[in-house]
Amino acid sequence: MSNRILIVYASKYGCTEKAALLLQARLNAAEVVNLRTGKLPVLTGYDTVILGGSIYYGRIRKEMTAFTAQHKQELLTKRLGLFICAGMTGEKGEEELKQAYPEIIYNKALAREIMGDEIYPDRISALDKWIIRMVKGKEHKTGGGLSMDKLERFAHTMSAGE
Ligand SMILES: Cc1cc2nc3c(=O)[nH]c(=O)nc-3n(C[C@H](O)[C@H](O)[C@H](O)COP(=O)(O)O)c2cc1C
Repeated sequence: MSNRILIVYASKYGCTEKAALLLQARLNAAEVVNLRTGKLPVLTGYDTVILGGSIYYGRIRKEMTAFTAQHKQELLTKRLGLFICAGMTGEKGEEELKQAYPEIIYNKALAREIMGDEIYPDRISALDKWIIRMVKGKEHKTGGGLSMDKLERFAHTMSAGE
């Protein structure tokens, strides 16, 4: 059975991009598109679409919000996988994941995951550094790293049927 896979992501500093590329390496022939810089291919050619974005101030990056709003109907015809990169864990993280995508898309997804987060001190703006210090807490760990276990599990679910 063919399972052509497209990974679409929105990243500010590169953590989501890294997760998208790690998934690509685990999924046969997956193509990857950065919503900020890449050209979106026609979705018709794909059986599976994986969406990933990072969370800032509780919300997924706006490029992903615009993408899911624009392509909602077509996305509903695909095998869907959703992930976020976020500092928040536990129930608050789950809530962020749920809010990140339209409800109908969230409900249809075969896999949904909070992949963890990475902070790159050399790339991050001074303002963002300051904000991170302010929000850091028990549930918002920031910079804990991507979870390879979660990434592997997610890739396994999405590759079924290849
Ligand atoms: C200014 C700022 C605000 C953030 N706000 C949140 C937040 O509200 N919730 C959360 O879970 N993570 C938050 N984070 C953590 C990011 O989601 C995390 O660092 C992520 O890995 C960034 O991915 P990216 O490099 O792909 O953009 C914030 C990070 C920064 C720098």
